[in-house]
Amino acid sequence: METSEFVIGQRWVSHNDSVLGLGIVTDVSGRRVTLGFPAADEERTYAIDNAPLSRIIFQLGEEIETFDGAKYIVRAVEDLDGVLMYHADDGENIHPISEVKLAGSVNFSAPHQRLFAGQFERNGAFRLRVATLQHLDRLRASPAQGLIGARTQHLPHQIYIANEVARRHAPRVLLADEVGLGKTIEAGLILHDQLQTGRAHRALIVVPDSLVHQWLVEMLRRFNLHFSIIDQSRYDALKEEEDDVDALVNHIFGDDDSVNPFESEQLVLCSLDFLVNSEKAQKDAQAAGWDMMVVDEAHHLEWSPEQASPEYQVVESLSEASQGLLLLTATPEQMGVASHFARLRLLDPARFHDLEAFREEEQDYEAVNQVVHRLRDNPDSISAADKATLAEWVGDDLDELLARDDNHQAVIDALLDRHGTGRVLFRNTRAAIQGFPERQPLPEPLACPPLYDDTRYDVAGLSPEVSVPDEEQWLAEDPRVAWLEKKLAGLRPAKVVVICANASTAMALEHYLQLRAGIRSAAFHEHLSLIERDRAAAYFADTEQGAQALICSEIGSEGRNFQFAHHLVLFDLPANPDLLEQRIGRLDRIGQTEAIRIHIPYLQGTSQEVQYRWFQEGLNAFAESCSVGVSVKEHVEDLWQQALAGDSESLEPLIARSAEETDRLKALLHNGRDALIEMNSCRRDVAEALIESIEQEESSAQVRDYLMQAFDILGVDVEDHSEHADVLKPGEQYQAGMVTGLPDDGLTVTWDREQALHREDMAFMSWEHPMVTGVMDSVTSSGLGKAALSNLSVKALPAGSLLLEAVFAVHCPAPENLQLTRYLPVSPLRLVVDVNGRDLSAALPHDKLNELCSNIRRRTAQAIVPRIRAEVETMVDHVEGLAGPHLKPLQQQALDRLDQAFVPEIHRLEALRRVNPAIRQEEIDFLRQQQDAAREAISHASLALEGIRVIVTS
Ligand SMILES: Nc1ncnc2c1ncn2[C@@H]1O[C@H](COP(=O)(O)OP(=O)(O)OP(=O)(O)O)[C@@H](O)[C@H]1O
Repeated sequence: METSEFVIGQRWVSHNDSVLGLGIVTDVSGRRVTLGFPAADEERTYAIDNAPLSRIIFQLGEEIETFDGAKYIVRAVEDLDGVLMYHADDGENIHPISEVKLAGSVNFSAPHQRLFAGQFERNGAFRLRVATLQHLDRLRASPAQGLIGARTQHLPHQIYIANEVARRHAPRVLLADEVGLGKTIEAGLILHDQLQTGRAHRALIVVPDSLVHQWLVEMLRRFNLHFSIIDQSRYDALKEEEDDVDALVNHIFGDDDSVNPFESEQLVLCSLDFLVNSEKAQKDAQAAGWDMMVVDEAHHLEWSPEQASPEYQVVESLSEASQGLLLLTATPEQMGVASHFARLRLLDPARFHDLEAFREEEQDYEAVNQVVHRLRDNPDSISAADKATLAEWVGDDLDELLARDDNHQAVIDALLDRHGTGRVLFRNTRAAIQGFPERQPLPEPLACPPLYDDTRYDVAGLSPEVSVPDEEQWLAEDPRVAWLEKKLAGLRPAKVVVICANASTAMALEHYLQLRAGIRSAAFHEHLSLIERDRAAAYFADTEQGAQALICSEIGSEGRNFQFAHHLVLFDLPANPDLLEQRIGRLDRIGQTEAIRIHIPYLQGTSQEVQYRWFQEGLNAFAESCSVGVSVKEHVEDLWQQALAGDSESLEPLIARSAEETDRLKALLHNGRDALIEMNSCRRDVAEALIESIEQEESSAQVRDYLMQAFDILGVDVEDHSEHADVLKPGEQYQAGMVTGLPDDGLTVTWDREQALHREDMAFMSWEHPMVTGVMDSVTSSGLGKAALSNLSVKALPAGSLLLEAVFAVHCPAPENLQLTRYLPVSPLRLVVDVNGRDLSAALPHDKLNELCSNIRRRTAQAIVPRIRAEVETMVDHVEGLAGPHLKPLQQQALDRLDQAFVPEIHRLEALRRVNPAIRQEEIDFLRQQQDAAREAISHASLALEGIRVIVTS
């Protein structure tokens, strides 16, 4: 620009700092010019010869706005001694409007407007923008989306479930894998996926007290999900944070509940006990509303037709306030079939509405399974008999299902959905997954001391020490104590988990071992605070200075991860077989590397011996996971009670009947219910294809390449750390606002999953790491790279020719809950034209241009832009013309995807409604309305110009 160009009253913008808005020249003196920026309420002075300013001249037909908010269309422009007078029309008359009167806020959102306003960048920024759009599009369409970022091993059964569940809108399911197979990880994967894809924003996790911290840590280290714990003290503190004005208003209106601590966070973790004990907190949690709720150890939600437990009631009311619901339990029937049914009803009331009908249906499972197998093996020739059976089960839908392209799968899905626990229950077993270490029961019969003469039998005989008032006495006389001391000394330094039923036993034992026997140990039970429990677990986990033994109570240890230990001492045996499985599951979990030695000291001639033999010989529950234990116990309850009561005649029949019933039930379930559930819980081929696509995303070095490109522009320095790892640090040109989560002193990152699994000190960078998604968001939501000017030196084109490279993306404003990006992706469209409108997109690919284009010096570029304005506008018209026809097919594709998602679900509800009047017509209508709203929004989609690169040949 020339010195003489600046005149007081003219309007200019800063191309370094677009947020300042439209500046007005207030002073020109000597070699300096001063501008006021009314929108930002700032004044800036620049050296005239290198001021980063662009003159703003609105063109005929463009809209202008005055400082009082009136809008006009420019019809003529007159230069009055350097200051412009616009002759502009308000729809009725033409008004003379001096540029001095223009509003201070101006938003050059269209790429070419930014170019003309001098807000353009170098090639790299445009490349970054195009790359960002392309990656976003690829990632959103990838079957791996949502599953890429977790710091976990890719285990097929988990990936399958995560994908199956997370793809649903507001999923409601029971995750019931056997103990230790990774339900927490599955829930984390589902949450991560739903949050990542925008299907969910607010999530509440409700767990037993003892698991709060473990969940907090697992969510953070494995999924980068920062949950906030709300317990009683935090709840009270947040309630008190209400400011004075609120307090006064609430006082006047007699309302002390206006602050809802559960609304202060998006991701909340709290204990079920806290909610059960605080009605106020419960109400607030309910009022806050959630997209997803996770409840761990859901077998505690006891229910019977006569009475629901307080835990069940709390979860029931919260589940109504949450769209999605994940219930987790390894032992769903621990509290009986009725409780199991009641939990299923929380998940899918349309499907589970009648306990008796549910029980009756179980009779059909085997027959259903057989038909499913025949359909699978021989999809094209269904026998007339099978067809008749199917018609009975699936009703009028059968013909429609058989007419589909994927008919046999459609019939199987309908069967699985309507018979059995179908879509809502997922359960993987060790037997199906395989590769788990052996469990070796090591019984230790011990003589029963006279101390327990009165408490040898019944359930009390399982933990007779509880009835002895003098703790010192039982510690001295119970042979299990001396045995334990000796066993630990013999196993040293191996880590040993000791589990007993009661906290009082655990405390006494730990005290004894620590102080009398000099064995480093820690207690772990429900009377310890959360911090004390975590401290104890950490002390036990410490391989150098840590405890050798962790003495746990039943409740205290539930859900915890102790697979680094290989020895388990069952100081006593529980009455309930599912509790035994929960105990062994502390060690028998993913990550266990050795055979698990299960030491079982029991007192001979007492109910402990009965229980040992029953578990060992009747249920084989030590060596193998026994999911039918509770049902077998119900079947032999009387005999079991008698045997436990000391009736020696009952023991052998108890064992024989139990073994028989165990075999019978296992076979029945294997052929019926479990087979159906298994079919639903992991389809290997699907899981393997998913893992392959996740690994494909990872194995290409793209994420690192992309970030390097971004960091170069955003001022992040990258230092080499070691193979696969780098150290990221804010550099001199660091744009803090564009990068999230980079500490001032840097961050060590790894790009490799394997390394991430054993180097938890390094952040695992993937396409779904918050820093990467944050950079992508910053690029797309800011103007970065929207406009660039560059030089291309090629012989084929005469010097001074102009080309325009443009990128478009689909825009479809719609309420977020419609989740339109699932159907209508970003779909970046790249086009290249010359001033004559020739389509050169194929002849000049993006990568080629990146290679050949060079940057133009800023001052030269500033001088060029005003001179090429008309040609650029013509070329923008050309690309818009070329882009137009691409929209319709994208919309059609989106409509098809929409139908694929909605039609089967509407159909399913309609089918279920015929047998279950509890399904309300409104539910079906709601789905239809959602579908209509999405259709409407898709019809208004447009292709928006996202970025341009103007290329000047030389
Ligand atoms: N994919 C995985 N990659 C790495 N570690 C895993 C994976 N899945 C599970 N684990 C580890 O295995 C252990 C068991 O997992 P998790 O706690 O999720 O099991 P669970 O089924 O919830 O157990 P429980 O029935 O005891 O509640 C944990 O230590 C977990 O971190």
